[in-house]
Amino acid sequence: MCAKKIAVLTSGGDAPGMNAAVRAVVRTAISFGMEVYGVRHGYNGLLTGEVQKMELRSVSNIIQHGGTALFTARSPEFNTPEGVQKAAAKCRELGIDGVVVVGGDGSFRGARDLTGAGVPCIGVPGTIDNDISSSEYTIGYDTAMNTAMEMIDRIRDTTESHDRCSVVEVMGRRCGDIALNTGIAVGAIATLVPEVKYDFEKDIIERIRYAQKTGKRHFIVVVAEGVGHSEDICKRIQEETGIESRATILGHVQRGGSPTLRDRVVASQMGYHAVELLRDGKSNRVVVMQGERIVDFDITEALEMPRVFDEKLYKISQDLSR
Ligand SMILES: Nc1ncnc2c1ncn2[C@@H]1O[C@H](COP(=O)(O)OP(=O)(O)OP(=O)(O)O)[C@@H](O)[C@H]1O
Ligand SMILES: O=P(O)(O)OC[C@H]1O[C@](O)(CO)[C@@H](O)[C@@H]1O
Ligand SMILES: [Mg+2]
Repeated sequence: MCAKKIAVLTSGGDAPGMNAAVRAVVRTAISFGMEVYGVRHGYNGLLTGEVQKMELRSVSNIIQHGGTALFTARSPEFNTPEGVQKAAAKCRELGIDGVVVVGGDGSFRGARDLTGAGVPCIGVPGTIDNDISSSEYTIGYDTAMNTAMEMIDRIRDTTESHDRCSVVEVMGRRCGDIALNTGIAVGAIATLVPEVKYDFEKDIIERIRYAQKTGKRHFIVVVAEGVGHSEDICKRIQEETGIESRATILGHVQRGGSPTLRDRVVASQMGYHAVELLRDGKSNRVVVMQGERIVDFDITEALEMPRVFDEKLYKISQDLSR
């Protein structure tokens, strides 16, 4: 059945570009003659009925803003069979026959369960981590990496002035993509990612010592959140090399800020595609990027796809940071 009255929500950690996705969903739905509703606070809003009708002007002036105008949440209540049934009942009560969920892998599991409870859902990947295995790109990733790069460039100014070593932790719980790319972009001497086991002596100390011999006097080590222990790594570097060292955890600064052009455009394409799917009577699909094209997969199959770590890019980062 083709959806006539749809809803859109953002869920999980916010990501720059989510607003562009919401705007695209709202305006595409209106141009297809559908009614469209905005759900606040992620799945929580479906449980409580925090839902409002969206018009063309409801999404004016948001495309350039970070965060999500619909607010977001992690909802423990929805993450239960009873919660999913309650949300499905609320959708039926409101006459909502399709939901676009902008979020990460957890949010897609929720979308799969809600589809199973009778409400057709489409997932759109919105997370800075780029940890959705079925998609080469997730909304917010480009902005987050650029923010991390700019912050580390600043850290480098002071690191260089003092001939120090800076250990910088960037976000990414199970995925080292932000670390790997920013590590290359800032010329880190070492980059630690959760996908590759590291040896402290070989992968950090020996690299620093070799570079010291060739005249390098300041060092940046990038550590992914999923590897952690940045304070300990920093202390050990100082103890073993005698180089004064400082640790910085960039944290949530990486989740904020105005989205880059790439995030705004990809979010607009993905939001548009999601509504096309609902218009065509499709459900339980996730919108993804493959080879720079926007396509879609079955959510259940997409969630089972293995993540592919870019070994070649990792090798490049190793060979260039000397
Ligand atoms: N297995 C599941 N079944 C039903 N709902 C789920 C499931 N996993 C997660 N959810 C719902 O999705 C919400 C968001 O999930 P989660 O906190 O994992 O974030 P995410 O969407 O993966 O985003 P990110 O990791 O980028 O912050 C959860 O709070 C929960 O309500
Ligand atoms: O907002 P919270 O709950 O602190 O979550 C932080 C996590 O969310 C992410 O930013 C992904 O959205 C991860 O990189 C990070 O580990
Ligand atoms: Mg997640």
